[in-house]
Amino acid sequence: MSLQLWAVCAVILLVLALYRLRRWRPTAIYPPGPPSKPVIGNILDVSPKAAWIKFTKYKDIYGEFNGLLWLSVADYLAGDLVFFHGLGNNLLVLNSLKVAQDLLETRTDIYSDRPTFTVAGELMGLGKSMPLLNYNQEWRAQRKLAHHALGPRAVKQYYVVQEDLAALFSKQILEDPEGFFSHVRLTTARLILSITYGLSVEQAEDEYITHAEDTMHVIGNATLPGAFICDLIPILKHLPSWVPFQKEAKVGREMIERLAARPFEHVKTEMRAGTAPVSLTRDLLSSEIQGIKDKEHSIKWSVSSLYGAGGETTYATVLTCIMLMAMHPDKLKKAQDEIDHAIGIDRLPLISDRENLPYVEALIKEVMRWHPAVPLTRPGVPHCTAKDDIYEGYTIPKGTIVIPNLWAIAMERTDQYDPSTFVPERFLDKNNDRLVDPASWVFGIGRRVCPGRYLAKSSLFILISTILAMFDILPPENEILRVEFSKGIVSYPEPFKCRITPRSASKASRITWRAAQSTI
Ligand code: HEM
Repeated sequence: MSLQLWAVCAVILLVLALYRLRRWRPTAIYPPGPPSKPVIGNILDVSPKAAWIKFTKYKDIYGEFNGLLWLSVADYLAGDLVFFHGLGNNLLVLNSLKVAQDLLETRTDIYSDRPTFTVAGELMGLGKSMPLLNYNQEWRAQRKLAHHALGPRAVKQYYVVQEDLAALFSKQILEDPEGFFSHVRLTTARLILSITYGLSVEQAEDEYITHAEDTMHVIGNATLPGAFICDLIPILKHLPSWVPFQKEAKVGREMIERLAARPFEHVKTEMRAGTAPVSLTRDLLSSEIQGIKDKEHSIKWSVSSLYGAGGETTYATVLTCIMLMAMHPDKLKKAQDEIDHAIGIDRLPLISDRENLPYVEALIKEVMRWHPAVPLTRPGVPHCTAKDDIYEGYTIPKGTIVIPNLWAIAMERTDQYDPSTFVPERFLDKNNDRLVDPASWVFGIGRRVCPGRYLAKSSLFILISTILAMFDILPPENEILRVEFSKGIVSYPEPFKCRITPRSASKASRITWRAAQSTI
């Protein structure tokens, strides 16, 4: 950027900050937060990467003094709310399940909006898609469609596809165990493309997966806090097209439009020819759904948001499970014994086996709790207050960005076990009434709760139970298992090595046989 442009930006930034500062009410009591500096406040204490760990530390720091000691609620609220402000922006972190439920579940009209993303939302056009939409009519229309297609009953029609893909996945692991990272990535991408658009395995790979992954990368970067100065100073969106962020926005817009339009048009063409296989898009286009103004537009953008939101999260959870199994052979053995006993040793699991496998269910819950795939909901797509609010004496101004810290919730002590340890047994203790099923918060809390959670649960069950049933997983030989996680919006294990071997020769041939039966 030229020097003049920088100067213009600096002046606009200052004017904006002063203007917003006028709205700052010195008498209001805001939730506690780190010490602040003039104008920039303490906003620089928010780091976009792995912020959940820092936010959880603030829970301990502000748990000791929260500025409201004369209120009786102060003690139990201590550190559960942490407030940051600066340059006219406010950010509130919710560090406990209780506070997150109080605000997001019971004050839905205030806490279900999204902040405006000038570049990703407006300039790149992602604002048409469900995760970035405000809590408005179009969001309601897209949620209605998602609920129709992804509700607990509707997802049952995809069980066959999920079971077929789990069989193909185990065959890939059998043939190339060291490449398990890419097998999990490919399987979760295939799953979502096959379910949303009915794309076959080959079609998905050849024409869509690479483009979808590239686009998700662009979106991930564009929605990081502070990615573009234009997000802080929206008036800059009127700058000419040669300015670097405008060029980036143009590329992003084309990629996003193509991601949404191409597979959607493909399904329509197949429907006209009478050859469209079962898919969420086909289901929605052929259903009578009342009360939606522009149904095609809403279907196109609602379905396209599912790929981005659904693929990486499932990938992250399955990889975390593989890592944990290499670390905890006793838990793996317990799960295998349960599977052998409940379904026998001759076949791969089915989704209908789920109710007979309580230990496997507890193990999956513990994987989701031990390292939530989305530790913060989310630095990229947080909530935003639609009007001023007062909670337990604290003022929460309109326009505050609200981030539920799921990592802090995961680390809350609810039983006799240390929250940092991996103990599936904690979910089998029927006498513990403080125990909360992680499925009630890992998928988000309140109106914005993940619409893909029923599909996600059956995908996780079939992929994880298949791998537990058919393979042994051991740490690498003569090496320490690397336990590190990526620090972006979706957090997954950094590359690690482990040894995955079939449990027996007969299981290996079962896998090959079952994969050959797959019809997708
Ligand atoms: C392990 C798997 C998954 C996890 C942990 C997960 C978690 C989440 C979380 C934490 C949110 C944010 C909620 C909020 O803003 O408060 C979310 C939103 C969303 N998820 Fe998922 N998700 C998973 C799988 C899926 C799948 C499979 C799909 C699609 C089929 C999906 C589609 C979405 C969409 C569209 C949103 C945005 C909802 C909105 O803004 O109204 N997710 N998910």
